[in-house]
Amino acid sequence: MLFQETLNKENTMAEAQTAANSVPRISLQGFAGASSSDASRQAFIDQLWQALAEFGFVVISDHGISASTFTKAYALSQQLFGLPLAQKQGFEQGNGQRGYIAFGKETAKGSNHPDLKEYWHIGPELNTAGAVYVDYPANVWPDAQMPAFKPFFLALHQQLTEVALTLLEALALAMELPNDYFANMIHRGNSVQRLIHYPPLGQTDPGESVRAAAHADINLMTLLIGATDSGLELLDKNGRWLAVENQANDLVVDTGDMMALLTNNALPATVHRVVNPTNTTEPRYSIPFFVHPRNEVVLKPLAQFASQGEARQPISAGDYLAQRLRENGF
Ligand SMILES: O=C(O)CCC(=O)C(=O)O
Ligand SMILES: [Fe+2]
Repeated sequence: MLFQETLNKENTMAEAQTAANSVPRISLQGFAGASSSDASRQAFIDQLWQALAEFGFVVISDHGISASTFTKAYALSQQLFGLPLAQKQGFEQGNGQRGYIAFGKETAKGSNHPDLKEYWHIGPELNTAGAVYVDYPANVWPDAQMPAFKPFFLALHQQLTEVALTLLEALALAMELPNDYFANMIHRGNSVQRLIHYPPLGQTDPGESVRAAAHADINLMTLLIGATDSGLELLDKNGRWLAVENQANDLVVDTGDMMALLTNNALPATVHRVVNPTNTTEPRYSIPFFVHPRNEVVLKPLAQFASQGEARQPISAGDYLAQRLRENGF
């Protein structure tokens, strides 16, 4: 289906979905499964497009990453944040891009109150022999304390990239672009896994701070490994906060600001947040994977979306990331 037709159809679909008031959950098997057909692939493309256009979010099931992989990711994340603070501080890089980022450091763009989280970023490990070499900040690894950490998360980086490539292929087809349009953008890209620990709220008054203040993601697309607890909410098109629900082992996917720029907001970067729970003794862990293009890729609105509203100025992915990191306090 042409994306314009999809847009028209989507208006009616969107009303139905808004009334149902939940983010659609769709199986990746329809697109990439062994028994997927042309019809099931097209149905997946349409549902993916409609969910992202309406909510900026979609829940993906049957993506092929095993439940035991997710369990292990959270076990390692818990072990990492359980290290003594002095050891974690030894992994601080100060650039907001790699290694440990301490509690109280990140303040969402437009907020004056730091998020109630500590986190850790893992970027790609690229060998210098590739045709396209990009020099990203180096990863740091807790090898001495946790020898299993590096091999596990490098493998997960690859698995998440594979799922992202499949979803981006479906989106390219929805936009009538070549299948590999976004794949070319993210080849040797700066995609980042973020392990997040939101500690128990405890007895201290958080003031105006929340676990994650309202923000839109910077990147093309985010794949979030279903968190250990609820709290994630998106701001819908009616200006209402809507809880994002997922089942165990789903991926919660959202489009970021770079995709909004490319599509002139046809796929929006939806504002979302993580609210504080009433329970003050439970931590929350989550693991988003932020899919980024290579730094030198110039992001400019695609021709087919030119007529929709005011187009943004072209900017390279690297410059855009640097600008947004500065706005977040780095
Ligand atoms: O923890 C979550 O569920 C969401 C985190 C998030 O939105 C982010 O880190 O950008
Ligand atoms: Fe986010």
